[in-house]
Amino acid sequence: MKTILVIEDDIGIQKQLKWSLSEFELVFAQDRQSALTQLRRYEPDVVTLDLGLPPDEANATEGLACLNDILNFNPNCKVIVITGNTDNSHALKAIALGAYDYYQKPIDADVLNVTLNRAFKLAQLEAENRALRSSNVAAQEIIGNSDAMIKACRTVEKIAPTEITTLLLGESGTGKEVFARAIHKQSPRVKKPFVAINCASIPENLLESELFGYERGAFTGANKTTLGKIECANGGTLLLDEIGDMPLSLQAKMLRFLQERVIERIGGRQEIEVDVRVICATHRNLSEMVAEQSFREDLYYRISEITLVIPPLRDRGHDIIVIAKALLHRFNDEFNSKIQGFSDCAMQAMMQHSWPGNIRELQNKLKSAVILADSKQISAEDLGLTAQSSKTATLRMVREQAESQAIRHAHSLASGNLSKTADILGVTRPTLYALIEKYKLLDLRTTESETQQ
Ligand SMILES: Nc1ncnc2c1ncn2[C@@H]1O[C@H](COP(=O)(O)OP(=O)(O)OP(=O)(O)O)[C@@H](O)[C@H]1O
Repeated sequence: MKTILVIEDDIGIQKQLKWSLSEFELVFAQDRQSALTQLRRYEPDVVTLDLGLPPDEANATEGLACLNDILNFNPNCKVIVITGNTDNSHALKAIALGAYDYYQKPIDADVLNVTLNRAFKLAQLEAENRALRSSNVAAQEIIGNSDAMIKACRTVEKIAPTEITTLLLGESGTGKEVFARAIHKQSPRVKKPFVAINCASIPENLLESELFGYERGAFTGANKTTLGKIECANGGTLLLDEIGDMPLSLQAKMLRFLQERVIERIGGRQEIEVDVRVICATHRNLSEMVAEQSFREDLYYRISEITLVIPPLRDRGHDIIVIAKALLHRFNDEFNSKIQGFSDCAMQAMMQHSWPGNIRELQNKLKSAVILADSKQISAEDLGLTAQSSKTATLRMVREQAESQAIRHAHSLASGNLSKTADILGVTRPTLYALIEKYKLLDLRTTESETQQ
């Protein structure tokens, strides 16, 4: 059933609406404060808002402020303002602020039902459109339409046309390189080279020449002048992958390049101008490394003009299945197999697994499953995963796991503050405490007491 938040202080009208809008689930709020709490709790796509809210029932100031809060929280929310039949100007003001429509009392159930259904239809179309746009982003390489991925893809769209130096943070295998390529592909540099270098995989003594190149005769074995990766990326984009593993000695040279956009090849005497957009990536905690003095602070600020955090696979919910299906399709082509899908058990097992190796781990597991599977469906065993045998228990576990993840996510958004965490989750603080106890997330409580010390 579709949920509508009804913000209305008149109990009589609340009752009338309940009776008139029986095809919807209605949740009520009688003032701005409770409206925001309900908004967080139910995340409705459609809201009806009486503009005459207390303490300013005779006017619309509180109602309009409430409208503002709703749209700040969810700009896609369809708000239908309900006004007395004489306040046309307030209704128009509300529309100018971003309300979807307005409706004048007295209530006519048929008209209001049509308006509400139309609002839901539009909300649904817009949501589909957003999902479609985000899946088109990055030339279809970034699969997934979880909120976290849609947000990350939107950020890519915004930063790609700029020259801003971007830092991509995420666990190993989350797709940092895929995101870097997506930025390049959507940038004006798309026709120029995209060059990636992994600072962790090249021995310290070779990394400098790999990056900056060398002149003939610069050292024994330097038989000809060779361009480094930075020069090779001229006009295009350079990805410095695992920048956290760059030795301190090289960090100073890298900083100079980033500041002045000139390089000197090893053994060279001439400064060479290079026009390169730089993207850095790492799975390390750079701010911690700065505190420990194993990463230069000035370089850290230079490379992180904007930071994009790529969520781990376990926080992407149903994306796990979406990506698994897309990969299955790809591996079927590659290995000429005809596997049709996954058993229920396999899907549950995938949703339960914590994927420490993220998408790379999913790829590896799927590839061997496609090769090893005996039937038309991939089982949990083919994936090397185990799922709970009882479906009821598993469903509960999936829900519990999702709740734990959401709590951890909100906790990190709230920088460890439990009251804010409860607000973000739309629950009371005692409920949050109960959930923390239930799911044994006791470290969250410890972190708060440490933060407060
Ligand atoms: N959203 C996605 N959909 C499908 N495949 C993806 C997605 N993100 C990443 N991949 C694939 O997962 C693999 C790992 O991605 P990538 O190398 O970009 O990760 P990474 O974070 O740079 O890893 P590392 O830190 O180990 O270098 C690649 O094969 C990539 O194509």
